[in-house]
Amino acid sequence: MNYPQENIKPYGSEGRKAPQVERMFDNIAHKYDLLNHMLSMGIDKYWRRKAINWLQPFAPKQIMDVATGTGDFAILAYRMLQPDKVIGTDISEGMMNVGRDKVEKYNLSDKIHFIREDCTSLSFESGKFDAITVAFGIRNFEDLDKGLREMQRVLCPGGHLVILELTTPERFPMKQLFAIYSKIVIPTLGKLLSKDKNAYSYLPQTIKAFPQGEVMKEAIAKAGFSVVSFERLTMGICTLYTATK
Ligand SMILES: C[S@@+](CC[C@H](N)C(=O)[O-])C[C@H]1O[C@@H](n2cnc3c(N)ncnc32)[C@H](O)[C@@H]1O
Repeated sequence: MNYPQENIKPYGSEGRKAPQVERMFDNIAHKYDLLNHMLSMGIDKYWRRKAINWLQPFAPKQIMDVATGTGDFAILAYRMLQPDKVIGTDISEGMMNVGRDKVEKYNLSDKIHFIREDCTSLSFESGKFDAITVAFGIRNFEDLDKGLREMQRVLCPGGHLVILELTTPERFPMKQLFAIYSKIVIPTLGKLLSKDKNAYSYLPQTIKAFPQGEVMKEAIAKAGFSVVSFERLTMGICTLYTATK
C-alpha cells in the first residue's frame, strides 16, 4: 500500500526519499538532541520510558533499536532492561556518530553497537532479536509496509515490537494548539537552530500525513504481527504501538 507520507521528501520531489532523509539527518545531527528535547519540552523522556516499560515483563536479551539516531532510546533501553546487547540501526552515520560518542562516554561501547542498516532491507538473519524498538523513525521510511515486514522477519517467534510515533491530536483544545505549534513553532525554532529550513518543515508535514491509530494498527497486523494495540499519549501528540510476533 502507498501511504501519503512516503511521497513527502525533505529536498524536493526529484529522486528517492531514503537518500534525502539520510542527507537531512546527517545535516541536523549536531543539533538533533537539543532540538528534540526543546521541541517536545522534555515530554519525550516520559514517552520513551513508558514504551520501554512495556517490554520489562518479557526481559528481552537481544534488542534492535531501529532508526536509533543519536542513540537515546537504545541507551535507555539498555539501562532499564539490562539485555545482553542492543544494536542500534539507522541510515544516517552522522546521527549514529553522535550516538557512538555518547555510548563511549557512558562506558557502554561493549553493550550497545551501531550499524548502518536501512530498515526496509535488513541484513540480519530471521528470528535474531527478542525485541525491536522504534522511536520517531518509522514515519521517515520510504516504504512503511516493507519496513514493518522486515522487523517482523528478524524478530524471534513471540518477540515484541514497540513503536513510538508523533501523531496529530484529534480533539479540542490540543488539536488547535498542536496545529499552531507545528505550523509556527517547529519550523521557526528548527530553522534557527539547525540551519536546515527544509528539515523542520518536513517534520510537521510527515506527522500530518502519517497513518495513525486504527490505520497504523492495521498496517502492523498486515505485516504479520498479532496482539497489536495502541495508546494515545499526552492527548494524542504521540502514540505508543505494541505488537507481538
Ligand atoms: C527523528 S530521528 C529519531 C531518532 C531516535 N530514534 C530518537 O528517538 O531520538 C529518525 C531517524 O530515523 C532514521 N531513518 C529514517 N529512515 C530510516 C530507514 N529506512 N532505516 C533506518 N533508519 C531510518 C533517520 O536517519 C533518523 O536518524
